[in-house]
Amino acid sequence: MTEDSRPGRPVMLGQNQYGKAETRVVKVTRDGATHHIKDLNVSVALSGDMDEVHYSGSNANVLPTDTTKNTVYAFAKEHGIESAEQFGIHLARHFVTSQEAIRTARIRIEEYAWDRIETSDAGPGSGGADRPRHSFVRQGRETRLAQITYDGSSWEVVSGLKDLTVMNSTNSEFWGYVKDKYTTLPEAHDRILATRVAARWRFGWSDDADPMPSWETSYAEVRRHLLQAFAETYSYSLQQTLYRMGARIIDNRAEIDEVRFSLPNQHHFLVDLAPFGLKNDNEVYFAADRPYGLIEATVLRDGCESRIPVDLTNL
Ligand SMILES: O=c1[nH]c(=O)c2[nH]c(=O)[nH]c2[nH]1
Repeated sequence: MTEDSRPGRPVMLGQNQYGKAETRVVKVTRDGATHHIKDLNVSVALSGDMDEVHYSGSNANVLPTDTTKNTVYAFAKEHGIESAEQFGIHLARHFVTSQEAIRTARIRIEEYAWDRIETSDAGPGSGGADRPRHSFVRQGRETRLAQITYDGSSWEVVSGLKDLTVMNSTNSEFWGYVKDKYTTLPEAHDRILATRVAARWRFGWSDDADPMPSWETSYAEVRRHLLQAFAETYSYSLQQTLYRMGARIIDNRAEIDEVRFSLPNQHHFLVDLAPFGLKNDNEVYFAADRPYGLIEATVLRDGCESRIPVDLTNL
């Protein structure tokens, strides 16, 4: 028998709080061709006069957790996200001052920081002056990988990386796809494209008699080409972007014969702010973590064999 179920013993509600945890909000601020992004994970915990909902089930004092999530999105539009602290202060003040039953609001925020990917040019005719600045790589370095196999006479070197997270806040579309009776996806003419890159690339070098590639330079250059191809591709699908990243590596790095990518499509959905009388001009997004599209392909130098395993987790 547990303590609380002993006959005659009074039962009391102790500390309690509620709210929506981990609302993933991405705010894009457009200053001409220069975009700024704020990427937050916001958790709201409210407490106050909440005895009744626990004791009797009366929801009379309960602001739904769904509403707290909507408030996060609406405030991202209305007040912007200057800093996590400022945003949290706005939210906490709002819940405590607008809801009589709520005495305390605790807002926890994780912020994911992004660096800009500087592109080499802005495309034909731009002269580089109004260079697009809408491409970002998430801070915190990726993990670099290497696999070396030697059978006594020949070498196989496969290098790679994982957890290199990148985002384009524009220059991505997805439309013209097959539609069957289960298709509900609206066509997109200006969407966020984001992925966490996992890649492996295989070197042509296999013989001690041949000069070895410079591994450090090669890694840095592959990474640079991959990021620049991501940033500079006007994309109609993640598949197309993947191919461009691979092709750019093969074209520019003679030491590499094969590249394979596994790219989760990290979907960002525009939040419908119309119910709150707000217009969402491609500014406020819900960053979904799952499910995700998973786009995988190998890009090969013409005439070379495909040897990197299909499933990169096996390498
Ligand atoms: O770039 C994309 N490729 C797809 O194959 C696909 N499918 C989907 O639903 N969204 C996307 N986006």
